Parts: sequence; C-alpha cells; structure tokens
Amino acid sequence: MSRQPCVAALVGNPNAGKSALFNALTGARQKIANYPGVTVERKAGRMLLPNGEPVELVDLPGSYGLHATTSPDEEVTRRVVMGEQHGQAQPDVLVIVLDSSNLEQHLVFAQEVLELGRPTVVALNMVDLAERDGLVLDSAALSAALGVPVIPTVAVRRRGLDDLAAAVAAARDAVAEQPVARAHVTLPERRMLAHEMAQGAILSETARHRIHARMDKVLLHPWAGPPILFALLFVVFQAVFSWATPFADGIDAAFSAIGDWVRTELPASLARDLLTDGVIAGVGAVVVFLPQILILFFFILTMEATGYMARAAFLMDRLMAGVGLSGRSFIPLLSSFACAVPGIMSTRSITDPKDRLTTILIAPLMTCSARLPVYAVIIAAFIPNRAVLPGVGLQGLVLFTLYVVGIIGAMVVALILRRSVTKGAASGFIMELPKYQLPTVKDLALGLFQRAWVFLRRAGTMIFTVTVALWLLLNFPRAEPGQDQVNASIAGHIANGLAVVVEPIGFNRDIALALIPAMAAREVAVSSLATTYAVGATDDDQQGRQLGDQLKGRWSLATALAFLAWFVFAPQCMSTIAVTRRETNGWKWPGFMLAYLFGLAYVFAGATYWIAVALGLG
Ligand SMILES: Nc1nc2c(ncn2[C@@H]2O[C@H](COP(=O)(O)OP(=O)(O)OP(=O)(O)O)[C@@H](O)[C@H]2O)c(=O)[nH]1
Ligand SMILES: [Mg+2]
Repeated sequence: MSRQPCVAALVGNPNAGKSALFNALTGARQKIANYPGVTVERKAGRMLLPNGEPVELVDLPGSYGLHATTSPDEEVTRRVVMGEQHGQAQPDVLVIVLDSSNLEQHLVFAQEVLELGRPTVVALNMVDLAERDGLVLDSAALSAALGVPVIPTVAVRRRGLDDLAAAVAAARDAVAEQPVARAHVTLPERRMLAHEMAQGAILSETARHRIHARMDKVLLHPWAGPPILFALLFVVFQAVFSWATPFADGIDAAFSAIGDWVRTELPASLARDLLTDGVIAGVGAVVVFLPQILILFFFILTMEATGYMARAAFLMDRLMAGVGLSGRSFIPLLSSFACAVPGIMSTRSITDPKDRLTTILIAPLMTCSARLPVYAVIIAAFIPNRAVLPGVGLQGLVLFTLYVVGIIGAMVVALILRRSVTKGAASGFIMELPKYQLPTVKDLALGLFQRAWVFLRRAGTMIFTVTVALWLLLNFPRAEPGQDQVNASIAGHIANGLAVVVEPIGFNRDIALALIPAMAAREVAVSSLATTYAVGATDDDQQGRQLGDQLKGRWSLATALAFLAWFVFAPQCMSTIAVTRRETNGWKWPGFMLAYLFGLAYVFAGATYWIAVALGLG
C-alpha cells in the first residue's frame, strides 16, 4: 500500500522552540525557500518516523492566533494550517509546541489550533527550564485535558524526540478518521480554560516558583503593571531629596569649613582666591550632590539586581512600539539615565539601522545623572520644601516631573523622527525574563562604589579643569577700582555678548556665562555659577554664602524654571556629541542632534519663562 508523503507542521507561539525542534528532528535534511508571493521563509525538512518512513516537516512562523492575524508571518501560519496556502499541501499532522514555563499563555493559541479538529500532537518543550525554576509538569494530566498526546521535550538536548516521532506516526495513522471539529469558544473563555489547564498540569511547584509566578501576574499585568512602575519611580525621586539632605549638608559644611580655613590661614592673593573661589567653591558645589546620585543609583542597581528592571522593559515594550521603536531600545535608553555615552554605545545591539539611529538621537533626552546637580540646586533654592500631600514632597515631585518631561519629549521626538527622518516600522521583540532574586549587599556596594568613583573622578579632573579655566577668564583682565570684576573680565565680555541671545528666554548674564563651560558637561553649570558668584562677591560675608542663597537673591522664579526647562533638552555635553559622531560615522547626525536639541531647549525655556511671567512668578 503506498501513501502520499505525509506532511507535519510545527505551530506555536513565538519562541516556543519550534525551530530548535525542527533542527533536532530534521538534522541536515532541510530546504529553505520563500512562500510564493510573500517574503516569509518556508523551512521544510525530512524527518524519519520510528519505522524509517520519511515525513515532510514544516517549521511555521510563531503566531499568537489564527484569527485576527497581524503580520505576514502570522498570515502564512494561518493559511498553512487551514490548508489555504498556495504551494503547500495541508499538513496531515499538526505539532503544537508549548513553552513549559509560559504554559498558560501558550495554551491560548493551542486551544485555537485544537478546535480545528485536525490530528494533533503537543510537544511540551523547555521542560528543563521549567524544572530549573522549580516547576514540574504532569504531561498525562495535560494530555487528558487537551484530548491529544502530550510529549515532554527539550529540543536543545534532543530529549523526547523519539517519543514525539512515535506520536506523530500514531496521529498520522489516525488521518483516515473523520476530523471532529470542536466547539468554538471566545477568547476570554479560552484564557480561563488555559489558566485551569495550566494549573491542573502542575505536578509539583516549589513555593518560590509559586510566589514568583504570582509576582509576575501582578507586576506584568497590562493595567496594574504600569501604575506600579510609575509609583515605584515616584518613591525613588522622593527619596533622592528627603534622604540625601543630612549627607549633603555634611559635605557642604566640610567644603565651607575648608574654604574658611584657607581664607584665614593664607595671605590675601590671587592664588588664594583661585583655591577658594575656583577649586573649593566650584568643585565643592558639584561634589555636594554625591549623596543624591548614590541614592538614585541605589534604586536603579536594586531594580536591576532583583530582576524587576527587565520586567519594566517588558511593560515598556508596548509603549515603545506605539512610538515606532522596538523594546530593544529600552535598555540603551535606560542606561542613558546614568549617562547617554554608554547608552548610545549600547545601541549597537539594535539590528535595524533606523531603529538604532532614532534611539541614538533621543538618548540625550533621558535625564542623565549629570543633570541631577543642576536640577537639585535650582529646586532646593526655588521650590519650597513642603508636602503637597502627606508624604509627598513638592521638591521630589518637581524632580520627578522633570524626568517625566524628558521621557515624554523623547517619545514625541521618536514619533516624529520615525515618520520623517528615520522612516520605518517598529519591529517587536520578546525578551527572556530573568528570575527574581534578592540583590547581594556586595554587588550593590560594588556598583555604588563604581558610580561614586566615576562621579568624583569627573569632579576632580574635567570639572576641576574647566572651573579653573573659567576662574582665570573671570579674573583677567583685572577690573579698575570701582568696576565689577565679572563685567571687566574676558568671560564677562563673552557672556554679555551671548546674553543678547538668551535674554528673550529669561536668562541673565550669569546664566549665559555658565552655559559656555557647561558645554563640556552639564554639572559644570553648577560649578561655574558657584565660581562666578564667588569671584563677583564684594565682601567676605557674600563670599561665604551658599550657592542656593546666592541664586535666590539674584534670579526670579520664572528664570529658575526656564533654566530647568533648558536643561531638560539642551545638548550640553561634549562626550555625547563625540560618541554620536563615532557611532554614526560622521558629523551629519551629531549636527542634527545639536540643532534639534538646542532648538527645543530654546523654545521650551522661553515658553516656560513667559508662561511663568504671565502667571505673576516673574
Ligand atoms: N533550554 C532550552 N532552550 C530551548 C529549548 N527549545 C528551544 N530553546 C531555545 O529557545 C530559543 C527560541 O527557540 P526557537 O526554536 O528559535 O523558537 P521558535 O519557536 O522557532 O521561535 P519563532 O520562530 O520566533 O516563532 C532559542 O534560543 C532556543 O535555543 C529547550 O527545550 N530548552
Ligand atoms: Mg522559529
């Protein structure tokens, strides 16, 4: 008796391990071509049944459903399964591949396939990963629930392949029987059933796996997840202000004491002024923010170490797709909260060139840690330290808002870029979620130490150098008696020229003066202001005052708010420009980045200033 060559097809959700099974079952006997008329790959190969009989095995693209298909891939899978695909005989046997550690999710699609009533076999794949996580499944119970054979497999270790081949052979022999179509159920019903079947198939589960699964249910919930993430970040920014104060005050007092000591011990001279006004006032003004930076990183490192950060990325994936970016952009953008330079370098993992370029261009809008000193000094000086709600401080709220404005700005810019300069569609991605873990004190301490070291090294090298250079430009040429030293200096002349440009957005000469050295790095704005006010101070009393008090006396609230808005957008960072040039091979994109970011900064600072003035805050 001769038969038509039997065809079997592997179906299942993306990442179930279909291709891994396909490779294990067919070995080198593969043919790869395109389905006619579409650019979807057709992978077929020859697998052997236990009796040596060959079967054509087709590896189908991953899919979430047979009805509302959303991509050419899913459409091909649907057509092949239904027997409607041109150039492909309808499979005699369907092999549904399930990921054991995502059983509930994968059973939704499996039910849809089973409703077709075709001869079907289920490969319960990745049982090794489930067992690693403390979950042992009962394939017999699942088989009883589904009404088809269920074979546990580990595709990458070739475990269960013989049993699977035997099950395919048995199902093939049943082909002659009339297919029995099953009752159709709605999607919510299918979800419920999937939940019940997945629960019913649990043979044993460690307490830890159960807790982790429950945590994921809540933290990754499409509605509950994002508000939880948002609330968590909110707490972080509250802590950045409320916890840091005693430490920051301590550092501040130490720098003041050193400054006072130098002033009394050394004879009055330009060299003494360089030490007190340039080095101690300037560098000290930045170092004061070390506690806040460490608190921020304490939370970021903890979220990473516990496994929550990857889940945050998972939650963000949908949002990113909404603005035309893939979830792959999330990690580079997240590391840009520390610094845009490593963030931009890590975009190398994004395969789509336009996706990658868009991510590079918006990375500087993520609030890097160099902005924290700028934000913190202005907020501490101008935003009253009071609670808007019990436990919710106004200062932390403003800081949180600045971060959010940066993120919203980045999303809007991405949306616009993806429709103009870097036109293209979003490509989805699925990432593996790491296990939940308690962070170790050692790892956290090491991470914080590295952050502290990076920050202090910058303060000791670049910020020190730029501040000393600024001090020199502020002190020469020397003013005539009765003349203001800052106005007489080289830096003062340059600043007065630039002030014309920034006056319309509410900036004064001192800000214009700080913006130029701050091109080296944002936090230099703080040290520059501190040095400028120290040089410009007319008596010792004024000289000893803290930067915050100086600002309060000299700036209006409207100016302070405009200054904050400026720093949300302005590309004040030489290293970011340099790394963008390197990563995009030329000056075109860094030039574009500079232009659009300065444009946004100018418009938003101006709008903030004039709205504040109109509200009577000028
Ligand atoms: N540990 C383990 N890993 C597996 C197993 N099966 C597959 N993998 C891995 O899981 C990942 C996804 O497997 P694929 O075979 O590409 O999944 P797929 O179902 O073909 O995915 P799509 O083609 O995107 O639908 C790969 O990294 C595989 O190496 C398994 O049984 N155990
Ligand atoms: Mg595949």
